[in-house]
Amino acid sequence: MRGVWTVEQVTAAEDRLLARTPDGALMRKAAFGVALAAARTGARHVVLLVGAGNNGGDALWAGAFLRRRGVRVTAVLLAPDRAHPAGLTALRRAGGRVVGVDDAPIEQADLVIDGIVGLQARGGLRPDAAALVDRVASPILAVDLPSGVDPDTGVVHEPAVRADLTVTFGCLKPVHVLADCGRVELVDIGLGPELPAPSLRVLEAADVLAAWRFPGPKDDKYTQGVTGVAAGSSTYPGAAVLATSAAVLATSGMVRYAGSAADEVRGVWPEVVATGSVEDAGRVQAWVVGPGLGTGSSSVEVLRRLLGEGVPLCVDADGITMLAQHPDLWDARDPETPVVITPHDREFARIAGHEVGDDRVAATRGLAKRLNAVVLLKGNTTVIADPDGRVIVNKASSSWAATAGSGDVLSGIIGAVLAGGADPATAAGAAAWLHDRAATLAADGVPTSASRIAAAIPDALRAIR
Ligand SMILES: NC(=O)C1=CN([C@@H]2O[C@H](COP(=O)(O)OP(=O)(O)OC[C@H]3O[C@@H](n4cnc5c(N)ncnc54)[C@H](OP(=O)(O)O)[C@@H]3O)[C@@H](O)[C@H]2O)[C@@H](O)CC1
Ligand SMILES: Nc1ncnc2c1ncn2[C@@H]1O[C@H](COP(=O)(O)OP(=O)(O)O)[C@@H](O)[C@H]1O
Ligand SMILES: [K+]
Repeated sequence: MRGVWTVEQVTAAEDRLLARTPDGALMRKAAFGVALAAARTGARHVVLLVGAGNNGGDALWAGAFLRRRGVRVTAVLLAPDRAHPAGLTALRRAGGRVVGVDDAPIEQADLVIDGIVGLQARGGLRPDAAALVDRVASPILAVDLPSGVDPDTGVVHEPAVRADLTVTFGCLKPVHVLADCGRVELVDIGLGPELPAPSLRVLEAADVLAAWRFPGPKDDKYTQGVTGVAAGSSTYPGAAVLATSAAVLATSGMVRYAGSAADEVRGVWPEVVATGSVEDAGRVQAWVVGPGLGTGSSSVEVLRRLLGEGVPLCVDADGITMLAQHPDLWDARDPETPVVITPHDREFARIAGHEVGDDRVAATRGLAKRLNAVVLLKGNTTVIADPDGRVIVNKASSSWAATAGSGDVLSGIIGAVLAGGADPATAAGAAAWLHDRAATLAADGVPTSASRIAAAIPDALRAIR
């Protein structure tokens, strides 16, 4: 698990650290990390874009360190009268060139270092900086974060820097897990002891494995948690097959299916115990309800019944629409029963009553609190919030999951991990993580499909075991 801290948290922690550190030491440490990363690219001529604040100071000091390694360095000052004085002196002493915007040798650079703005960034690049960035053809190394991207929300305010590499300091900030920053390198500046509990968490392979249930010597088909799937309809039998496939491949115990696509499901998965209705389904340890189910009165009754069963639920797709249309459905649920809902943006707007907006983390957190449920907001970056305000963020390793039916696969995986007994937010996070890896594996660089993403679940798991 990796932590992520907001600008407010980082700034407060930095203030405490600065108070017990010699003047300028932190910036030099940070800048040295930038210089090392820049040197590793092999660039022989580095152009620094230097803004008004400490982010520009980092760039100037990095330039001074690079000069000592014999690299040609030109600093372009965007705000000449506000450039970091000590950084500027250090660069000049080391033999770096300093120019104004009109003389920027952007086209001659092997590497451009973006020190335009860092944690205090507000809005997109200003016109003079934007004009320079527009001319860049070399790789860009962003200091702390790509300028023009909001540090806390990851919103890209165009025009913004597109970084190949971002070197950040002390800890990850939300921008690094919510937006494209290229490769992210973290330089230790000793901030750790000053940091409070993280605002967001990012799961790693070990966390995903820990959430999964694998059979032991004492297990049988029931003890690992039985997953129930209530999905599909005569119009959408495929959703039933996809969600069930994912549950089957993510679980080694048992999967039950209940609904009108029982024949289709049995045809693909003879091992699934399939029935026509939830009344006949038998006991399960978690339900997946909603994909392709329809929103008619019989579907509403299915959802009402399952919400009242007292086992964890993953409510997806039509299930979310029904919860939006019939808020009284929540009354069927004991508040202690874990519920995970998995909206995409349009479903989110339906159930929340407002658009997601720019701050996806705040929006997800707000809805989770209001509904007393875990909310998993889909997208290239998946945001998972629990009612207590804890948030897990999963940035996709590729965009191949953006294919019809892949959400049905995700809900099947969530159901399987929930049935195994994982805490609901961790189950949702681990499932999102694995779903992304399965999509990347299934695609292997060319278009894939939801069935293939499901089929890649075992390989995605095997790769981390
Ligand atoms: N503190 C520490 O311990 C350490 C800090 N470190 C470093 O300091 C960085 C934070 O530095 P910081 O606080 O000086 O602010 P920073 O982001 O450089 O902004 C400066 C000014 O830019 C302006 N501006 C705003 N938006 C803009 C835009 N879109 N486009 C252009 N300009 C814009 C705005 O001024 P304005 O022009 O609006 O008056 C703002 O006040 C941090 O990211 C890290 O790199 C490291 O050395 C490690 C130790
Ligand atoms: N651009 C993207 N990059 C990575 N993953 C994506 C992207 N767009 C969507 N996804 C993922 O694909 C899945 C799509 O789910 P959903 O929208 O419910 O599709 P469907 O309803 O067709 O099953 C979600 O897991 C979502 O996070
Ligand atoms: K920057």
